[in-house]
Amino acid sequence: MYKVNCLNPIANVGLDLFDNQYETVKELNQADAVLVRSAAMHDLELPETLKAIARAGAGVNNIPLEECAKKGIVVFNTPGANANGVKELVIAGLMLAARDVVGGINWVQTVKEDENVAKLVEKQKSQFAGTEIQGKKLGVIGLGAIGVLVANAANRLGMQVYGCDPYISVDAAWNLSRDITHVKNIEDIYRECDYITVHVPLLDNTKGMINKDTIALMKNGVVVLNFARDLLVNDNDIEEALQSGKVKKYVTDFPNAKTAGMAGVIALPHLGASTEESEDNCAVMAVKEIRDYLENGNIKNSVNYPACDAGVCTSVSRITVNHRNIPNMITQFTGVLSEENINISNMINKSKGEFAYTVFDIEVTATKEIVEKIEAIQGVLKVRIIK
Ligand SMILES: NC(=O)C1=CN([C@@H]2O[C@H](COP(=O)(O)OP(=O)(O)OC[C@H]3O[C@@H](n4cnc5c(N)ncnc54)[C@H](O)[C@@H]3O)[C@@H](O)[C@H]2O)C=CC1
Ligand SMILES: O=C(O)C(=O)COP(=O)(O)O
Repeated sequence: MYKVNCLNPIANVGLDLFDNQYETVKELNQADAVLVRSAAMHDLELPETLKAIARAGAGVNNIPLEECAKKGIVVFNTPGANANGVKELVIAGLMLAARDVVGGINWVQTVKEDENVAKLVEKQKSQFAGTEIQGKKLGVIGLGAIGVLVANAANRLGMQVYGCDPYISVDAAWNLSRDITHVKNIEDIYRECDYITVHVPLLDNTKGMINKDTIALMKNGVVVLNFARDLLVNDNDIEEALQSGKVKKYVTDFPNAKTAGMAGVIALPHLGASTEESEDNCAVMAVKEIRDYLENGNIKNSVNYPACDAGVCTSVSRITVNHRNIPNMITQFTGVLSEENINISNMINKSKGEFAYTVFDIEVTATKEIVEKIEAIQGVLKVRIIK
């Protein structure tokens, strides 16, 4: 029986995919797998039993990826599964910044008891007026699952869209409308655009990318949208830019103690992926990833281990090894098996950075003794008998 611990509520349509080999448990202790959304995992004690963590979503900055890899814990995410939900909210964000929609809605509530409300509306509405997004320039930084959808949707709404992503994937490039201007130098986005939206992961080299130096390059009255992570934007620098009018509005899905009440900020409560559809898509993908890993040893959409598809085991046994990507590992593993005169019917070895993963299908029943011998090899992080 596999034990699964959910650190956040996960949509039932996903959880229902677990069959009777699985039970959901309240405690992390003893869990084989964890399902998580945005819960912070950096300070959690991860049990020895834990084999997999699936983030039902895209961003994995709440998970200690390196520490997990060192413990042989494979971390998955669900690429693209919530991208449409975010895209729709970014489009709403553009509209919220173009006219003072929020100010207008709040003002109507202040005069709602007045019997002349209809007349007051016509008299006062000009203070909430603004501009249209059609014809304006939108810069999209990060053309992944979300950035591509935002770029294409904004283009269809009549915006002139500029996109920048030095590491764009082939799939994303195929999906991007040919009307999007491909920008190689990110500074051109800062210089040219009326609206700038950021869709990159939070990494050491993206942290604080919107700061006083990059803001200085921007047009006066630019609108900055951040539906990715709060730390991508330097809060003090954006505050100064809002005060001076350099930045007209800062639309963020990640308010924090500094920005939540800041003048000029339109703050949403991290709603990008909070749609039924996105929650369902993420949950289904996450549960399938966990099942394929626990039951077959296959890895799809991991952020800290290589992809590996060995299919369903048709041999007598399958052993999987999570290990360091260092010389001489395969020789030592096969040495253990050849000592026992065991034939390997299939073998896959894959690596990603410092970590690697090897699958052996063998023609006899795998034993605890074989596992212990492989575990004793320096650089081995986890060994499992899948079948
Ligand atoms: N508001 C919300 O609820 C949600 C927020 N997010 C955030 O949005 C981020 C992006 O999500 P997806 O598009 O699904 O991820 P993705 O992985 O499909 O796309 C990220 C893209 O950023 C690019 N990139 C990385 N560094 C870059 C740089 N320095 N300059 C330009 N491009 C760079 C990558 O090449 C990749 O194409 C996530 O990492 C997460 O932080 C994701 C989903 C929901
Ligand atoms: O997928 C992401 O990166 C998100 O930010 C969505 O977070 P959530 O699942 O809504 O807590």
